[in-house]
Amino acid sequence: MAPKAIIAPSILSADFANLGHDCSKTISQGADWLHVDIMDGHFVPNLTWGPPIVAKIRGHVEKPTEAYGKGTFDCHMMIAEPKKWVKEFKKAGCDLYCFHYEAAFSTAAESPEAKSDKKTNPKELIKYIHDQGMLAGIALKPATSVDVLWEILESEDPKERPDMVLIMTVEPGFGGQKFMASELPKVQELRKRYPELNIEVDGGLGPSTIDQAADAGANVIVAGSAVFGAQDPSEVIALLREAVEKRNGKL
Ligand SMILES: O=C(CO)[C@H](O)[C@H](O)COP(=O)(O)O
Ligand SMILES: [Fe+2]
Repeated sequence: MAPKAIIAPSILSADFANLGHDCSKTISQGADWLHVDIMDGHFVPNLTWGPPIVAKIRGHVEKPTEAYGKGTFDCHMMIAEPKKWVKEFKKAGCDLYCFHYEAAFSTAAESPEAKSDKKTNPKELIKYIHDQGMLAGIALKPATSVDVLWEILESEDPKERPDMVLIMTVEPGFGGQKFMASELPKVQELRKRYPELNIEVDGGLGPSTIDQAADAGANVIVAGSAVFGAQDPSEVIALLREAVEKRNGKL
């Protein structure tokens, strides 16, 4: 069965002075998850927020009662040392920790636990995230081939397999960029091989680009400027959901 539509507004486009309010409002307007973009100024040339702010937002949005449920904090970790921050973000209320494949081989020398474990790799990191009680996602930048994922998705140990794959449809770092349709063949290939996988797309999604992404097989839709910049955000959220459901009906 095709996985259900999940709409995850990126709070990068929310009003930062009223984050708690904007986050609870978007959930009441029909959003399923909150997409929380974490940027460290190293992996990407921009900075956002860390665990204390995520914990504050958590206070405004009820924790999901089941895995993948309403109110899931989908943390998109655009950071150079993803292993180092797993426990802190779990404590802050993150439900899904989605790291970048390109950062997963980094040496986490500053992490006390990493001293005996100088390098991490994607499969170990996924297992580590699962062991901390979170769902695990793996994200690919536009320049990274989807072929790097097959070995990870086929891991013999289910704890090493991701719960979601994120295909970036812009260069990570900033909201409001132009959608890159060139990334959709990755989504098509993933959907062909894995009919039940949660496949997320992020960057430039909105009413004019959603059909292409949904037709390619994406079911988790991130939209920042299109939702928070809309006159009627609930209408945009409903439109994004409908496009994915329509495609699911075709299967
Ligand atoms: O990860 C991101 C940028 O790196 C954001 O999630 C993304 O850009 C969403 O913003 P928009 O929908 O405005 O493109
Ligand atoms: Fe993102």
